[in-house]
Amino acid sequence: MPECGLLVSAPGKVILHGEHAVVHGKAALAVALGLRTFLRLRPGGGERLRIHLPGVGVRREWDVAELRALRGRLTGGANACLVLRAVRHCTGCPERSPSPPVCLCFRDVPSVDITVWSELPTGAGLGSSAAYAVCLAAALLHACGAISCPLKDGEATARWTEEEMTLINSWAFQGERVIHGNPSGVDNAVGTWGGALRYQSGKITSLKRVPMLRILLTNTKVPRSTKVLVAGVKEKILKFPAIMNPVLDSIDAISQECQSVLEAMPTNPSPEYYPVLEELFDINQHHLNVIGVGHPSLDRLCRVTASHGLHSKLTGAGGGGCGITLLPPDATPLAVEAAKRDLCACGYECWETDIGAPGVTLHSSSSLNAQVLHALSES
Ligand SMILES: Nc1ncnc2c1ncn2[C@@H]1O[C@H](COP(=O)(O)OP(=O)(O)O)[C@@H](O)[C@H]1O
Ligand SMILES: C[C@@](O)(CCOP(=O)(O)O)CC(=O)O
Ligand SMILES: [Mg+2]
Repeated sequence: MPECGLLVSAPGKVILHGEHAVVHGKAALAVALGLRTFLRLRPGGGERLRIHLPGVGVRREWDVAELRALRGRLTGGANACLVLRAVRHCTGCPERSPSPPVCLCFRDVPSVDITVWSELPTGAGLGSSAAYAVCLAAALLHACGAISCPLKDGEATARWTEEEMTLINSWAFQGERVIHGNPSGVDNAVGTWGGALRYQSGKITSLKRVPMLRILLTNTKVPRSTKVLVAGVKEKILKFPAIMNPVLDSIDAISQECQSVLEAMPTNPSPEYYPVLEELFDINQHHLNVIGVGHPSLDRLCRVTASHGLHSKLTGAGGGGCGITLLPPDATPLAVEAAKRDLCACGYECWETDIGAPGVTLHSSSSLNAQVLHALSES
């Protein structure tokens, strides 16, 4: 491990179509965001495992010998997620608090200090839970010697092999299970592989070609929990299967149609491709309201952007959190600025960001900017 420690990052994500439906075996289209979570892992002192989350003001630590003993008692026959839940319980990690020491399920319990800091808003639909789980899985797998250190002297960044990323992704999924209850796995897949992908029942396919899409992200700042929203949708499906299942099928068809349009678009698409994409946004937003994951703040977001000729939908679990607005090439800068101004006047925060960012990455300290290094060096 380099002297500065191990530095890992993973991106957040935007789901273009398929949120919630993907939990029930339908397809989702998701892209990695240019906003990331960063983790620093350093050898610990005094046989303690410490975790520090400066962004959320949380600091916890465990005695490594106690964790090793706990591991011995727990691992016999239990599946990884049960072990994680038991560890959360035994170590006094309340529900929805940051992750328990996932490394208990690996080969050994390392004595390490971990700091995590994120550019992503938490609980806003941008996959902060998955980016956190991916970083933690990569760092702890590395600390336990289960994956290599691909960063060579003098290199700024490096990625792991396909096989190692598959392992990281599978542990990140277990982390998501602890936070979400019943995740589909799409968020941790994007956090691990990055880029733009289609995800269905664990099958990950990179999109053949992704045009330069301009997307405006708006955070309504209305807090919500993915776990609660996912459980609510399941309840609705159980209550009204004949009504809800066709809606999920329709969302699936929207993802399919959107994928076909995206793959047919040139890299710098002309405006004529956009009306279909916009209509798909509108239809899906109605469907998401039907399955119970809308929110008045999101309705308002859609109305405000529509008044400037722009089309929006919620992204992620909904119930508040973020919406996305498609910015076609012929949208005038004046219209976009006016939409942003009106969204800010609602108390929302909006910004444009890059999509298709790289997945889980190992960094040299010189490749990180001063703000990230400063946040990670707070102790
Ligand atoms: N940087 C972080 N540090 C610690 N915990 C985090 C971090 N980011 C996310 N989490 C966990 O993820 C939860 C939010 O996840 P979720 O409700 O799925 O929303 P989203 O994934 O859209 O941000 C938080 O309550 C927290 O438990
Ligand atoms: C609603 C869902 O499709 C996406 C949730 O994303 P987020 O946690 O709101 O960023 C759930 C899932 O796929 O596991
Ligand atoms: Mg999440």
